[in-house]
Amino acid sequence: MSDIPGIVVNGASGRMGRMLVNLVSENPACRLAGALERPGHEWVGLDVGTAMGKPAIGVTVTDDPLEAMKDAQGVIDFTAPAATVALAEIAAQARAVHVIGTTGLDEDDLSKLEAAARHAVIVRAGNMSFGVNLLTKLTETVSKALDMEFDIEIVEAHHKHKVDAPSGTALMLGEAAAEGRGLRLDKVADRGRDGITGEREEGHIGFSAIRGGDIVGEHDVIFAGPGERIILRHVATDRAIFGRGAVKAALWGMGQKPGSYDMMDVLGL
Ligand SMILES: NC(=O)c1ccc[n+]([C@@H]2O[C@H](COP(=O)([O-])OP(=O)(O)OC[C@H]3O[C@@H](n4cnc5c(N)ncnc54)[C@H](O)[C@@H]3O)[C@@H](O)[C@H]2O)c1
Ligand SMILES: O=C(O)C1=N[C@H](C(=O)O)CCC1
Repeated sequence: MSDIPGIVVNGASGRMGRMLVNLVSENPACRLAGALERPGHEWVGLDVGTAMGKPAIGVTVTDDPLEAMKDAQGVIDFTAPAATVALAEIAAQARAVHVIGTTGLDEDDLSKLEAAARHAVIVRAGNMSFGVNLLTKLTETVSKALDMEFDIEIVEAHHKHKVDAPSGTALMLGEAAAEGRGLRLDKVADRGRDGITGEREEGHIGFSAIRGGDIVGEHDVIFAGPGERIILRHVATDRAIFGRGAVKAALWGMGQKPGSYDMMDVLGL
């Protein structure tokens, strides 16, 4: 046992998982305590360093979450909704902070995460970067300042492998824009325009998604009014911004009481 907090990476072979294995291993404030993958994955049983084509780092990839978390205080999870919901219960049993970057969660998934957060710390955000969380604050402020003559549209772009839309970030920004107007996003979201849609409804918040190539993540919040437009933009050029936020969240979460938290709590925004 070590005094340095141990962090497990779930989905270790994924785009974010590989990034996180590196970030956790290289950070002197924590140590890589485990690497998890789905049952049947070719990395299970291999040293995670070797599996990534690098020198061995002494951590074997497992498909058993309890085994992975036996010497850990936190788990960082950028995987898929079903995997994240299943892990939440096990992380709570293991008293490990569960940092969730997974997007595409539905209402049912979210209520299961709320249940797990009664016994454990969960930190979840559709985007873990400082820049996007600051943009979210700015979006709420601008939305509050403008009247309904300004139409709000959120345009996001991501790589061709992304499976969910709108992105978790776009939904975070949409929630903030709705909040600024004292509205609930689910009542005013326009998520899929096609064909004869009719004129835009005042007060609605529109979403558009671009998918292609290796775009890391780009988000515009457009406030289109009569005779002028305000555009707030964030462009991610390196996935490390999400990974660094997640590691920060795991270390922060280790000092908190059980409950549901987000990156605004972690960053004090
Ligand atoms: N919140 C953020 O800041 C942020 C940033 C980037 C990506 N994401 C989200 O993170 C998720 C993953 O993104 P990615 O680009 O790394 O995807 P990816 O497809 O490259 O990786 C997903 C990984 O999860 C693994 N996995 C699936 N089921 C599993 C299970 N039951 N147990 C363990 N591992 C399992 C897969 O094998 C794969 O390695 C997506 O939902 C994405 O939208 C969020
Ligand atoms: O690559 C992804 O997938 C990303 N997902 C998050 C989202 O859905 O907003 C954050 C940006 C990258």
